Amino acid sequence: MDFLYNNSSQNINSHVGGRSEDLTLHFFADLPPTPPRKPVPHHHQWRPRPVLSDPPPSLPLLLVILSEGLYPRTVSSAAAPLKSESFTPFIDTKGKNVQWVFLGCPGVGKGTFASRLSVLLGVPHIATGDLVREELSSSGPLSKQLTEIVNQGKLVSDEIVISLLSKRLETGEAKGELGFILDGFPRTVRQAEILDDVTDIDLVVNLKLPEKVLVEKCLGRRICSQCGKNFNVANINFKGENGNPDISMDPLLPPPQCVSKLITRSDDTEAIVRERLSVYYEKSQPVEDFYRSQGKLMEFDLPGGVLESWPKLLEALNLDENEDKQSAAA
Ligand SMILES: Nc1ncnc2c1ncn2[C@@H]1O[C@H](COP(=O)(O)OP(=O)(O)O)[C@@H](O)[C@H]1O
Repeated sequence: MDFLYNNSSQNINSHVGGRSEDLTLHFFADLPPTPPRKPVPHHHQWRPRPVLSDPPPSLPLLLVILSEGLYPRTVSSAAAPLKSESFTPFIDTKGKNVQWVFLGCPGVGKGTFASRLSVLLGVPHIATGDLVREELSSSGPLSKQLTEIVNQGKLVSDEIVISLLSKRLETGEAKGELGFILDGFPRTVRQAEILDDVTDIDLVVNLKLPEKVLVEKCLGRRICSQCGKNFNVANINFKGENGNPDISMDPLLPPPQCVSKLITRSDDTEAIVRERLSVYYEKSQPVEDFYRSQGKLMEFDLPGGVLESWPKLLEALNLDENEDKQSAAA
């Protein structure tokens, strides 16, 4: 752990209630006449996936096979024309195990929001950064190599990251997990293409904050080494430039029991954060275009800290936290 984290001091990442589905059966005679169907938005139209084999390998296995180039790729959607920037998602989360991706620069809060939504929607939150950190803090053969890469702010190879993700999906499959919210994956167009070949992503949320705020947030990030929750000691007051709104974020301070156990990530130094940002612009921003061209990208400019942003994000996603808590409790 020592090479991965530095000890330090101080934040809050609370969880929300679970979710359950309300399934009601109707007899045909009880049903009102069918209203005319609304056109289904492009990104929700069902399209058959190419038949790859019979029976098809499981998702985790397919990921690995494709990343090793053994399986012929069939579709490349990266070349499709770009759609317009403005996009209102049509999301029907009832009765559906969502397959969502969270994109965004280092420090934007992908982990915080993806983790809250995963609890709300009852699907696992899978962060490839966490998988990489677990692997490098283990005594496995990749540990030293991964430590060097992460501490330089570079990306781990597609093969390694896909193999870690595939193992995580396999463990989840064995436990009966359905759906997911991916955080930190895909981070290259190649990863996005491979993911696209093995499954249908329903929605991609692109979280955004100005760069100055991102750096301050990374430098203020603290993690409780015991409970694993993320906190932040930064007190951010950012004057909006070029007509953009000001952004204020209060520190997210830890509860007393976490204060003495706070650590910082070893890659959250200013030099490494700046390198991670430049790697994001070069390698990961094209992934935004990849999903924009498929009409799956929802841009979300964070208006402030978690407390202010969370209800707005739910609104943008057409989700109601209270409704879900109530139906989960019923
Ligand atoms: N999909 C991925 N592809 C390649 N490297 C990854 C991927 N996900 C995580 N990593 C590695 O793990 C590190 C930490 O990831 P993460 O916790 O997601 O950090 P960030 O705060 O930069 O978004 C990255 O800098 C990179 O080295």
